[in-house]
Amino acid sequence: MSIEITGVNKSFGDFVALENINLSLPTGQLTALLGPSGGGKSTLLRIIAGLDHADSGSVEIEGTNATHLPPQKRNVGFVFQHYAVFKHMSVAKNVAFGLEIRKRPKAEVKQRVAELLELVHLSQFADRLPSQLSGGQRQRLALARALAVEPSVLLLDEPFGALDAKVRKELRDWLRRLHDEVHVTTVFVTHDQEEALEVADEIVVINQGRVEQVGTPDELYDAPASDFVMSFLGEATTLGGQLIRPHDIELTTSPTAVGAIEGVVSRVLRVGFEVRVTVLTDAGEEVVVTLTRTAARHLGVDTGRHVWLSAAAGAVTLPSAGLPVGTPLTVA
Ligand SMILES: Nc1ncnc2c1ncn2[C@@H]1O[C@H](COP(=O)(O)OP(=O)(O)OP(=O)(O)O)[C@@H](O)[C@H]1O
Repeated sequence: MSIEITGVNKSFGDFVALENINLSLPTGQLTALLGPSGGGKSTLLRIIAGLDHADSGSVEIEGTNATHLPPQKRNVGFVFQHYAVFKHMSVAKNVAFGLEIRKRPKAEVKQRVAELLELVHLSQFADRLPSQLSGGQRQRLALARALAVEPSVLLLDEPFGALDAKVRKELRDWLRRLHDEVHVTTVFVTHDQEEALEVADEIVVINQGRVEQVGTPDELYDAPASDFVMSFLGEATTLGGQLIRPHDIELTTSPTAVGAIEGVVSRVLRVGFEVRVTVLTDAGEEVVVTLTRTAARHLGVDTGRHVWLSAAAGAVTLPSAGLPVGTPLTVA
């Protein structure tokens, strides 16, 4: 295991930010810490980096007990959302900096900088100043700088958070490819479920200072351990008091399935190739169903139409906490 976190607790005054965190992150893996704002993701990352200390518990990095080690002795590289690169130094100088202060031979520094700039696709910008780069290029520079000293662990806190959606998406794909090339154990914080699902080998879902679930993107999506995980990763709606994914609901215009729940279509919204249909059931539940445009057209789904809803075969359902439990759900 590259990172072993055991029994970590952290409070700020009375506020419990992390509660009994236990995690094992294997070497070479790309792990996402995912969860809503304020859940404790950054605090955990800072504790791994040594920028903050746990009240109790331990952090082991590559077999060494790092709990009381300062950041510079942990062999970790980090990149934050607003990463301060040296503004007065060229791109190449920024990447070289960490190697130069470690007094590596000149020829080695030169070669390593060239390799890293190639890796992050910034070779042609080596002599520019950071202010002459785009936001996405600056984040790639920050990553090259963090990688320069060959850290055993790379920690990224919302590294693409400040960038626009298109650049974010590009950098996300790029990070995945970079990781496939370099294989450095990487932990990144995000509150964006799509980002986590697309990029990570494994996702740690953190909410209110606790780990809700750890698993591969598929495991979390197909077998969520709680209603929180189910709602946070992908869309969820309730049908008969059960949480279910909107595309896992079968909608028919006559009562075909035994126990199907009857309702009336209250809204139809086209979003790209999908149609989102809101149905108000006789029990007073608002259920969202997603259909393809073809299916919606074929069924003739329109506001005011009487429809019947049931869970599709193989649908993932979970009891929905805090919501009135209606008619038991029947799998068609
Ligand atoms: N230095 C601090 N002093 C007091 N409270 C803090 C401190 N740092 C963090 N907190 C609190 O701890 C909780 C967890 O914060 P943290 O930054 O770890 O959350 P997060 O999951 O990373 O959220 P975000 O996505 O918004 O960054 C928050 O409620 C925050 O207000």
